[in-house]
Amino acid sequence: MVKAIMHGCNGHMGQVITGLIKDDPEIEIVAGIDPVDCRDNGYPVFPNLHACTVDADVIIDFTSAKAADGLINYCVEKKLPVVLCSTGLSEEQLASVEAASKQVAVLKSANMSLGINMLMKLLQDAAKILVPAGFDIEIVEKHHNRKLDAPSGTALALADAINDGVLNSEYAYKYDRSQDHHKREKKEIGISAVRGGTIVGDHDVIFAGTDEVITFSHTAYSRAIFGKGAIQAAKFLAGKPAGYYHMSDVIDAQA
Ligand SMILES: NC(=O)C1=CN([C@@H]2O[C@H](COP(=O)(O)OP(=O)(O)OC[C@H]3O[C@@H](n4cnc5c(N)ncnc54)[C@H](OP(=O)(O)O)[C@@H]3O)[C@@H](O)[C@H]2O)C=CC1
Ligand SMILES: O=C(O)C1=N[C@H](C(=O)O)C[C@H](O)C1
Repeated sequence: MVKAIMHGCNGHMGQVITGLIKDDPEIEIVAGIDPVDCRDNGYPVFPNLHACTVDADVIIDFTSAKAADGLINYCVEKKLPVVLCSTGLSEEQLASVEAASKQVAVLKSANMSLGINMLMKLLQDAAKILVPAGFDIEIVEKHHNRKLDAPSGTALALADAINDGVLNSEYAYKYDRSQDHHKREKKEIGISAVRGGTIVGDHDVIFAGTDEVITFSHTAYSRAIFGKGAIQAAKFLAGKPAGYYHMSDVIDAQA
């Protein structure tokens, strides 16, 4: 039985994972971490990681970028594998995650769903043919009005999958055209964010060519898709040696 600490246990994702793990015989949450202990989760809740007195095999994190520094330091100190799902991390924080992975197992993914991770591969195949044929790439993401970061981690990861995977990282990301007085640059990927209501997470990747457009769309209808992926990742990561792991490693291990 894998023992997990749920970092951000009383948030939207923390509660989804708490519900999913209740019915899973292979993994249990032995402790939750959240500033406010306001729910009856069936496990002890501590206000921060250093207050936690329970041993575990892995941490699942869904908090925010603000919590990332403390989390990374704790995981390195305790040699505790971490599934890092929070988004909006700075370049400096991303470098710390990379450095931490030399000492402890880290799996960071902006999107734990099977669909988005599959889409990354499809986009690379599409870009190989469509970009040389002159197609422009634009990404539009939509999320709920509570979201702190923009653009979404997923939109950036989709852009990276294309740019770093196929375009030799030569394309710049364009987040705002409101001050432009010139036409679109060829070597750019536009990334636009929409925020409203309770939208769980929509991502459209648009390949726009002359007289034709191909749009790849992913719609999350429930947070369970992220929760299931995070639980699979936690089971995969528990007991693993130091290293930087990806959702594709989890998916490949199950194929
Ligand atoms: N990788 C993926 O597949 C997905 C990633 N996400 C990302 O996960 C993160 C959380 O999303 P969501 O659950 O919707 O957000 P919520 O705001 O609903 O939940 C976050 C929870 O973390 C708590 N928290 C904040 N700081 C700390 C801390 N230092 N230690 C412990 N707990 C803390 C918050 O408490 P309080 O409210 O009191 O501040 C809150 O209960 C976001 O960054 C989001 O983008 C979301 C879905 C999927
Ligand atoms: O904040 C969210 O809700 C989500 N965040 C992730 C992101 O920033 O990409 C993943 C998912 O789209 C939901």
